[in-house]
Amino acid sequence: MNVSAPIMGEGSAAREPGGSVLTMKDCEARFEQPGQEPYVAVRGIDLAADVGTFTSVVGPTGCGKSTILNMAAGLLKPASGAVDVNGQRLRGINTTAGYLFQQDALLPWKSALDNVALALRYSGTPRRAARNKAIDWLDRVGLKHFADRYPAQLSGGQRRRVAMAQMWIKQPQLILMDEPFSALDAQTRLIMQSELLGLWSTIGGSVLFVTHDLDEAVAMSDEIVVLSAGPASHVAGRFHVSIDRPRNLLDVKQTEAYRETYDQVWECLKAEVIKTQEKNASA
Ligand SMILES: Nc1ncnc2c1ncn2[C@@H]1O[C@H](COP(=O)(O)OP(=O)(O)OP(=O)(O)O)[C@@H](O)[C@H]1O
Repeated sequence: MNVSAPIMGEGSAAREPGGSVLTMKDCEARFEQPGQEPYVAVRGIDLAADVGTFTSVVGPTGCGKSTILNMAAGLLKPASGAVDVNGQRLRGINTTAGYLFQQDALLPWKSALDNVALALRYSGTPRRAARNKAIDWLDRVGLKHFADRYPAQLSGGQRRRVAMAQMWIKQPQLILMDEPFSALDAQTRLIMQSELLGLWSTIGGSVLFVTHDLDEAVAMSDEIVVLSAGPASHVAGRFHVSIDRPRNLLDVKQTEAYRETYDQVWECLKAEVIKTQEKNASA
C-alpha cells in the first residue's frame, strides 16, 4: 500500500441535489427466535438517501445499522413499512445499488482485473468490453499496475480499491456501505476515505454509509442519522453536516464546523451508548 499517496479532495460537479433514490417509510425488521417472541431489531424507521447526498447511519453496537442497510439492499424484507427505490416499491434485490461491505467479496482465484470485470460480465457485457472497462476502473483506483495480481497478493487497502472499482464499474445510483474501512489501519483508512470522496465527487450517486466511527461520519457526510439503543431501535436524531466541500480529510477535524457538528451528534449518540451499556449490564 502506498501510504504516501496524495490525499485527494473532492469537487462537487457531479452532485446534483434533489429527490430521493431510496426512501424507507415506517420500517420494522423482526427476527424469529426459537421458542420466543420475534426480536424486533428496528421499528418506525424513516430514512431517505437523497440524490447526490452522503448519509451516514451511526448508533450503538447491535442497534440495527446493518439491518437497515440490508432492508435498503433488498436482502431483508421489512416486517412492516415500505422501501421505495425511485418511487417504486422494492421487491427483491435492489439492482440500482452497489455494495461495499467490511469483508472482501473478491474471488481468490481470479485476478484483480477479472474480479472487477466480473460485475459487468454477470449483467451480460461482452468479455472484451468488460475487460476494457475494468482496466479503466483499476486505473481510476490507482491499481493499473496490479491488474494481474490475485487478491492474496494485494494489501488490505489494495483489495478495498479493487472492491470499490467492482462496485462503481456499474455506475450504481445508490451505494450501500457497511463499515467498509473498519479492518484497515488508520493511515490506510484515511487514504481510502479520501479516495472514496474523490471518486464519489466525480461519479455522483447517493451514499448510505454505516459506521461505528463518529469521526468518519462527520468528516465524510452531508447527513447523519443516529439510531437509538435496541431493541426496536428508532431514529434518535438527524443532523446536517454543513462543512464545505471539497473536504481535505487531513485538516477537516481542525475546523470549527467539524467540532461543532461532532459535539452535537455525540451528545445524542452518547445517550444511546449509555442506554446500551446499561441494558447489557443488566441482561
Ligand atoms: N438473522 C438474525 N437473527 C436474529 N437476530 C438478528 C439477526 N440479524 C441481526 N440480529 C439482531 O438484530 C440486532 C441488530 O443487528 P445489526 O447487525 O443490524 O446491528 P448493528 O447495529 O449493525 O451491529 P454492530 O454495531 O455490532 O455492527 C442485533 O441485536 C442482532 O443480534
